[in-house]
Amino acid sequence: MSKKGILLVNLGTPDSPAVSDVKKYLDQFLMDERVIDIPAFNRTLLVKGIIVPFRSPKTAKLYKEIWNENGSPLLFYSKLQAKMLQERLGDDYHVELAMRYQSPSIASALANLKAGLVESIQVIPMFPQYASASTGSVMQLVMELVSKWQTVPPISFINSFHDNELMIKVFAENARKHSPETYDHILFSFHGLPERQLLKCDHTGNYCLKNANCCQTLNDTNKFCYSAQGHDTARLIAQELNIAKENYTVCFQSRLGKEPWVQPYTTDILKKLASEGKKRLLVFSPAFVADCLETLYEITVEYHEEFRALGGEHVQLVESLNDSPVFIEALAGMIKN
Ligand SMILES: C=CC1=C(C)c2cc3[nH]c(cc4nc(cc5[nH]c(cc1n2)c(C)c5CCC(=O)O)C(CCC(=O)O)=C4C)c(C)c3C=C
Ligand SMILES: [Fe+2]
Ligand SMILES: [Fe+2]
Repeated sequence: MSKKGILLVNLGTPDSPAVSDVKKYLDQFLMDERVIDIPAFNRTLLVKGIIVPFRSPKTAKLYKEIWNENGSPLLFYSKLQAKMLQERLGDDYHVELAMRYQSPSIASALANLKAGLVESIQVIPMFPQYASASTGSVMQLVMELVSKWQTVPPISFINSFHDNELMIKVFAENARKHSPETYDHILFSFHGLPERQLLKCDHTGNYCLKNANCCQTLNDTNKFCYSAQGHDTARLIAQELNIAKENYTVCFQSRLGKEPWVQPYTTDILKKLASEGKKRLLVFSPAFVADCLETLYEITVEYHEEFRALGGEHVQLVESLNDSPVFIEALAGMIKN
């Protein structure tokens, strides 16, 4: 009997923390027209001429800090999630894992599904909130590759799962291990995005960033807005944990370049909270389904040190979804639906 194909795709990571591999990774990642969304000539000059040569040695050092006996945490947990999902779904399904950048590639995972004679393919970009730079990029590449096949199978995509009930429960459960009530403030720190990309997602052209609170609540106009979906994820986790609105802040980290990115920036919020005398912060990172450089280094090390230098005491990361069986159940639910 033919199987249903499932393709999980996460962002990707270098093959090793060596500068040469980090260069290859950053080059492929940042040359993506949906990531650095400027004219091709300018992108090539910026990425190949400036970012890759100057950033790679620094980024390689950071990757060395989080690399362990299992390699890159992002790849390790992604492989585990695919394996757990295969076991959960059983023999009627063929689950493949791919990374948008580097390995395993989307092309090789699709080739495996094709060789497995699957009757259909369902793609799950492993990003809870939709962004053109993440989900959109995965969708585009999968469509490009499959469109060249002689027989194009039935194919479907999960666009986002920012409000998935089980996912919200796992984040909340992971936070409970740290007794959230013992912290002075809670942060929901999402990976950042250039404001320009939010504006491009607003098809009406007159809603997003045209008023101060455009992303605070989700509605028909902004339902695909990364920021609005992020605020919704944060609201749902806070609701699950009974955290009052005044006790948490949604913010955005990892800005790259000089253009404005979605605000407020996490670093500005750290300054504000420190100046208010807050000492202990609990930080969620719900743009990711697995711990990665951004959570294990930027939040756990960089923000912790930055906050302490400002007079704070501790920044505690809430563990990501990683190997949670409940998250695997959430994925299974998306597939069955
Ligand atoms: C939520 C998913 C992600 C979006 C959206 C996203 C957008 C985005 N990222 C950059 C630049 C960098 N991101 C880097 C690391 C990184 N980014 C994501 C996810 C999203 N990025 C993840 C999971 C990771 C970590 C991967 C890992 O191996 O652990 C990096 C590399 C690190 C560094 O040099 O700082 C860069 C660069 C841009 C420009 C962008 C949107 C336009
Ligand atoms: Fe990123
Ligand atoms: Fe918005």
